[in-house]
Formats: sequence, C-alpha cells, structure tokens
Amino acid sequence: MNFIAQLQACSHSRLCVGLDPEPAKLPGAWVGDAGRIYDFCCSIVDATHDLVCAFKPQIAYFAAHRAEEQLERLIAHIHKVAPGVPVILDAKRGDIGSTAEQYAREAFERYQADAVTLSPFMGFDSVEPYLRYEGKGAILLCRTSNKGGDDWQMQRLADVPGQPRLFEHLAFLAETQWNRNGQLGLVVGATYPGEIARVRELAPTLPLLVPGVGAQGGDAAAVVQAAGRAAPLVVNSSRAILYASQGADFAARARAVAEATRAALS
Ligand SMILES: O=c1ccn([C@@H]2O[C@H](COP(=O)(O)O)[C@@H](O)[C@H]2O)c(=O)[nH]1
Repeated sequence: MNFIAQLQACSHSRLCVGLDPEPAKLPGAWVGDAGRIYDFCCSIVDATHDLVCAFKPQIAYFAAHRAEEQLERLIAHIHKVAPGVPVILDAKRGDIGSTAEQYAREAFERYQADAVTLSPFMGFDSVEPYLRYEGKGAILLCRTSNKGGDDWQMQRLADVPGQPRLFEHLAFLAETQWNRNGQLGLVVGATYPGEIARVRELAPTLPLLVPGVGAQGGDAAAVVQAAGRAAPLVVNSSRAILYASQGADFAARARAVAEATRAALS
C-alpha cells in the first residue's frame, strides 16, 4: 500500500511516535551506549505500534552516533511487527537534482522509508527526484514549530499576487502544481495552530505532519480543531514518549504517555 493510502486507512490514531534516540537518555544499563539504540527503539516500537498512525525516526540521532546500520535494522523491524504503519524518515533533505537523487535512494532504497521530510527552499527541481519513487511520500517543511521559522516562513512575497506569506505560497504550490502524483504532504508545527488552519485552507487534501506536542508544548486539542478531520493528520511526539522514564518501566511508561496523547488527539 502506498504512503498516502496507509495514512488514509488509519482511523484509530493521529499519533506519530518520533524515534530520536539519545544515548545519554537511554534507560538503566543502556545509558551512554550508542550500541543499544536499536534495542531501545525496538522496545518503544513494540510497546506502542498498535497506538500509532506512523513512526518518525530522525536521521540525525542515528548518524551522529554512527548508528545508520541500526536505523536500517530498526525500520526493517517496524515493517515486520507493524506492516500497516508507515515510516517517515525525518531527514529534511534539500539539494540540487543530482544530489537529491542520491538522498532519495538513501531514504527509499537503503532505509526502505515510506516517506521523507524535505526542505523546499531550493525549489521544485530539488523535490522532483523523490517523486519518481511511486507510492512514496515527500513531506515539505512549510511552517515549522520553532521560533526561527518566522525569519523566512512569515515573510511576504511581494511579486506573487495577493502577497502571500512564504509558507502560504508553499502550501498553495504543494496542493496544486507541485503535487504531480499525489505524493506530497506538509510539515506545520503544533506550536502554531492558527497557521495549521491557514495551511488547511490552502491545502485541503494534503496530509499534515505536525510536530510540537509533548516536549515543545503544543496543544493537541487545538491542533485537531485547526486541522479538521477531512485529510490525514499525523501529530508527532518524540521526547515526551521516549523518555517518560529512564527506569526498567520505560516501555510501559512510554506506552502510557502514547495512549494519553492519542486520546488527546481523538
Ligand atoms: O518543524 C519541525 C519539524 C520537525 N521537527 C522534528 O520533530 C521532532 C520533535 O521532537 P519532540 O521531542 O517531540 O519535540 C524532532 O525530531 C524534530 O527534529 C520539529 O520539532 N519541528
């Protein structure tokens, strides 16, 4: 099943568990041991996979610790234990076409991800190579959850009719001429529910990946209200779930937080 169909088929949850493993925060005897990243993430996956609509490993947490091979095995594990649950590789890639071809190959062939996050800053020809992978998703940063997103994303484009803000223009392009094969989605931070509603107006059919509930303080109910229920909504929480406990009960506590977050998003 392709990425968008997988999301559309998920009626029981809007929760995406983010897999951002930091060796210093691993539980018990695993603390500080980058060789245990796979074991830790698999424990979280096994404890939560029936509660989620997606998993989102952030590649930096693996690459920084020379754990890319553990990431490959982790994604294979997710596909095995939760075959209907898509994996969104959070890589935020963005480069010229020839390099983008290699990044796309990395995401979809090496890691076997179902979707990848991209920075659209370099324009459509930096996105297009990912769209050659039939059925795979490409999720573009639109209105990010951090304060610094204001520096670019809230600026108005004087040369475009109506002088939209940059994030608004990107949402329009992604809904229309850029979405050639129906593979695009958008990232909009939970910390900006007003902008989630605006993106939903401009891009009513696109899946939204919404990071920022949990550790960043975004309000789950406000996110659901702003996004509406028509198109897929994938709300990510990473640290609040992963590090609910550093004790022997870490997987059970992660599950409890995931259950509460899923309920808040229903
Ligand atoms: O605008 C964005 C885009 C991506 N992220 C990523 O989501 C998670 C959030 O982690 P929490 O621990 O739940 O805060 C992380 O991987 C970020 O790189 C984002 O936060 N905001």
